[in-house]
Amino acid sequence: MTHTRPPPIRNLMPAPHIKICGLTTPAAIDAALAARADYIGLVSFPRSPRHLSAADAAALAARAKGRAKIVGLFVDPADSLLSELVAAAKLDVIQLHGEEPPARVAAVRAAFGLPVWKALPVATKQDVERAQAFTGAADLVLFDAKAPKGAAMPGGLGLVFDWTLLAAHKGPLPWGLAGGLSPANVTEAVRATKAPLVDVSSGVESAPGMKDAALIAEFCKAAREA
Ligand SMILES: O=C(O)c1ccccc1N[C@@H]1O[C@H](COP(=O)(O)O)[C@@H](O)[C@H]1O
Repeated sequence: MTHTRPPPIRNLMPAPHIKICGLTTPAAIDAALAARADYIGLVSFPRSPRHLSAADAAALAARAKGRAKIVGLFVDPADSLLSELVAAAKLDVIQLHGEEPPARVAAVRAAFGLPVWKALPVATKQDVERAQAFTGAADLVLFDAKAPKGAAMPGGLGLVFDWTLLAAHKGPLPWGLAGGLSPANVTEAVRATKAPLVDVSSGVESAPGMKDAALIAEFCKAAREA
């Protein structure tokens, strides 16, 4: 009698959701869609090389609408800027990447009726534990490397933090991993942290603000196969 072996159990974890952030051209949008990114990020922060006007954000968002969720990235924005971008780009998600405290995050969520992701800068275990404070305020926390003092931007710098800080993370909020991810390290990052969502910007660029279609495809493939 012959026995058929069951297929080997390879990976019981679902593949992480993928956000490609800081897209600035139609070609970059097409590359992210072709790679089946779940979220595309549009940056509204004038100091960033990925900054978009409301009109440019609207045009790029229209290209992706219905095929990926549109995340607007802001740093300590005024309500007027949020209103302008939410309306122009028909955002699905608001990402706050500045120093917004829980009360401000909750207020943005209530005012705009959209899911709000709060980025948290991480260098220590205490930074990870700060996520608790956003329970009931944010829909998701995004752990990103802490920018050095005096940096021009709080993110988008290609900096990695110590992923072992997240190894035992069991916060009440959904969460994601950002900070210096790339096609070369995303497999290890997902295995080390079991991140349900990965977010990349500079790691899929050929120069600041210039997305590379091949790197986007490689990143998405590596994240899914992790
Ligand atoms: O991408 C930017 O220009 C940016 C500007 C201001 C705040 C955050 C920004 N990007 C976000 O930072 C993280 C990590 O980026 P990277 O992959 O290390 O380049 C990610 O969430 C970006 O969306």
